[in-house]
Amino acid sequence: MNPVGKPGKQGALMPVEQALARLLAMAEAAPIVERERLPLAATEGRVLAEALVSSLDLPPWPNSAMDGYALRVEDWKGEPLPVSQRIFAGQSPEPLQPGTCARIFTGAPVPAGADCVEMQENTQVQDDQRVRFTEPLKVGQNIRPQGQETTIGEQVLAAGTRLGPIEQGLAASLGCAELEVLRRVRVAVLSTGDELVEPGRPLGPGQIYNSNRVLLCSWLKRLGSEVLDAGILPDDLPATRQRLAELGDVDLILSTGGVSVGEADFLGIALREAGELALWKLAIKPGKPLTFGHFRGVPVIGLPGNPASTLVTFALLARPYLLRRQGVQQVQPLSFQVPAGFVWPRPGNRREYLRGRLENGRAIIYRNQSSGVLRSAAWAEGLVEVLEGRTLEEGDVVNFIPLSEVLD
Ligand SMILES: Nc1nc2c(c(=O)[nH]1)N[C@H]1C(S)=C(S)[C@@H](COP(=O)(O)OP(=O)(O)OC[C@H]3O[C@@H](n4cnc5c(N)ncnc54)[C@H](O)[C@@H]3O)O[C@H]1N2
Ligand code: MOO
Ligand SMILES: [Mg+2]
Repeated sequence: MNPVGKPGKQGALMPVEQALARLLAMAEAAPIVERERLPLAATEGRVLAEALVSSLDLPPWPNSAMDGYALRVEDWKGEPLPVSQRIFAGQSPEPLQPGTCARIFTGAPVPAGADCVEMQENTQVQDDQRVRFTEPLKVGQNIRPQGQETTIGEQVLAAGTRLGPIEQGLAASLGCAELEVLRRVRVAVLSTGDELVEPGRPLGPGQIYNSNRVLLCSWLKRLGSEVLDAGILPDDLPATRQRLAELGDVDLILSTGGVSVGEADFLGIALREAGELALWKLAIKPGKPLTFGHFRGVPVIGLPGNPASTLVTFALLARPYLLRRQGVQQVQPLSFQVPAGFVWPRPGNRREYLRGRLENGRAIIYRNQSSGVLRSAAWAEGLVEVLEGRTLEEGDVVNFIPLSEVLD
């Protein structure tokens, strides 16, 4: 190692699975435990702090799945039945009088004594309002039994479930006006690079606009994190140490850039110096120099600065880490296999995540896969995974990870 603490010649690359496993273990060792109670409507994107247990049977009583007539099957002997009551949703019916049927509408409670609902399309109503059933009847038909969805005391959502519209709807169906959720993960976002300028300002010579900052801040918000935008950090070791030290009151410092081996890459050095550098050099492309460590006890993930590297490593490594800090189990994006619509003649020593999309059921890839080209990801619908050492002919099967799986 040279005097400024650069790693020497590249050693073995760490496989993606191993890096992920280590990140997840570190996340589990520092779980977010503080909770807050929120009105149901404010829980979107949050994580359940405790299991949601049903305090009622759902449905609370047997109800009709159809507009039609409720009866006891036994009572239908071919003679038309008189209608003894009309039951709408929201009403509480009388027990069914034997030898009669009840007019009933979808969602209305089935009266005691009835064991079947027939849809009105399979009936004939006579002039005297008595009802004839034209099709065979079955006990239980068109009745949604009490507790069919859940019964009192049953767990319907586990602690660590991420709450979205569906879970919120389910909680509402159980009558929950508030939910106990974990506090948000507080993440400081730091962009490193002397060349960076915020959009809206003129570009000087050698400068580029900072795209990673807004990309990560927006993405983190979608994931339910609380974002502390720590702005741009110059490429300077003392400034890096100082800024990292200032950002103490967060759960994670998430930075971009400054993690490779260049003479202006100080993030890794600052962590190494602090003796808390945990990961270095992954078998992933783009994203090889992803760095994980701690600075004075605060976890730091240093994403490589190239925008497509930032995107891929955030999606596949930082996102799962953040979710697992809150006990979320399902942190891996769902993916599916598709035939490749392209050839990949040269095997790589890193697992590649190509920006691609589906065309006629095949994965095709953006023409320029440089890690500096973010446009590739805007064009893409997903990441096409090409394993280490693999070449591809057209039609060979590849794994496709939809971007929609990782964006929130
Ligand atoms: N000799 C070697 N050089 C490099 C290696 C290597 O193994 N040996 N790895 C390359 C790989 S792979 C990557 S990825 C990059 C990672 O570099 P850093 O994470 O240190 O990032 P920087 O050098 O600071 O920046 C890289 C690139 O990205 C641009 N950038 C940075 N931040 C932003 C931002 N917020 N918005 C837009 N663009 C940004 C920056 O200008 C650079 O062009 O290292 C390779 N080098
Ligand atoms: O691993 Mo780097 O992200 O290819 O440019
Ligand atoms: Mg660099």
